[in-house]
Amino acid sequence: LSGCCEKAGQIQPDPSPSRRRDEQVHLEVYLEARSGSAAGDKGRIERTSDAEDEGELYGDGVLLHEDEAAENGSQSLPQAIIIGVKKAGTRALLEALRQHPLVRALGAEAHFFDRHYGRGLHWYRSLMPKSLPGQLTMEKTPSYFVTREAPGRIWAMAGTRTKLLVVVRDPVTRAVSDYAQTLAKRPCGTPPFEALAFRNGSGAVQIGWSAVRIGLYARHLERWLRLFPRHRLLFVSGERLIADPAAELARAQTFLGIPQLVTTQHFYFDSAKGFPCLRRGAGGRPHCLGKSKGRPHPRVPPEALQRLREFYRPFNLKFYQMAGHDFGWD
Ligand SMILES: Nc1ncnc2c1ncn2[C@@H]1O[C@H](COP(=O)(O)OS(=O)(=O)O)[C@@H](OP(=O)(O)O)[C@H]1O
Repeated sequence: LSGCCEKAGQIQPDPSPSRRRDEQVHLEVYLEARSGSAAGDKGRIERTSDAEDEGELYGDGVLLHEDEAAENGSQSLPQAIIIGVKKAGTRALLEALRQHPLVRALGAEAHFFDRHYGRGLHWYRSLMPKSLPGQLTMEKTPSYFVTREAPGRIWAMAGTRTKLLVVVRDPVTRAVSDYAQTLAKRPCGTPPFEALAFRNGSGAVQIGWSAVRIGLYARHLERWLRLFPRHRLLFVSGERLIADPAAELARAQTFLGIPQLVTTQHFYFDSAKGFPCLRRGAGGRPHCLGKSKGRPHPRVPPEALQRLREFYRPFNLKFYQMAGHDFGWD
């Protein structure tokens, strides 16, 4: 996994400014084409961690219901948001849901309630794809779940009316997945997982490291439950989303109040990818998520994983209570 072509200890430079500009333009063109909005005039949103997948997903044709909405629809604020968590399967859930004719979703992560709140709701709405009456508008930005201000800001948008979906995954595996992403971005100079996860000397868990902190689900959830009743949140199991995607999609469609139209027929297991992939409607081309989804994980010493597992246990138990479901990570 190292793939490190420079001297150890060096961090690889960011992509060149011109490449970054190309990527930005790519996203704006995409946004404009998808939503009929001139994102370029109204403000910019960055490419996000999984934007490379979007290019692949959207390159191969538009669903029929999207054509009609793009022509005759109008833009709405989202009525449902996938608020987290990072590396738990948020992209897989969104892509499966957008197969539904009553779902219209922004492909890119808007990051409105964390980074771009100052741009206002008008800007946020301008990012959304057009929808027809009866269709749901959705977006996913996994960092909302851990952003202090996000619950209050989403509440300020529509009170408790917004439906919130949270994909969760064993926090230990999630931390390793997060670390794998860091390594993929910076193969040179990234310290070993154990060095980031535990304090030198005392061996205490470094709660300050975001890969660890994000997995303290109970702590983050407390903030949401101060404003939203629990029935406004749906917890989707990241593990089940891989093992039995149709079952998790059934729960999500019930929660969203839309008919069960995304079913087992939409999924097949792709042995080359090692994950479920989408079969897009009758005669549609099969599609798997891109290479940043389902990355090989680096080897982490089993003792380190065990220590982390013990650290998370009380937080997990509290989370099971709060969520009303035992996810079986312990
Ligand atoms: N169908 C399918 N195909 C590929 N990957 C799948 C799928 N379903 C769930 N997953 C898991 O999704 C993990 C990435 O999660 P996110 O999409 O939330 O990542 S991100 O925060 O948006 O970057 C990703 O994590 P890693 O395996 O660690 O890469 C996958 O395990």
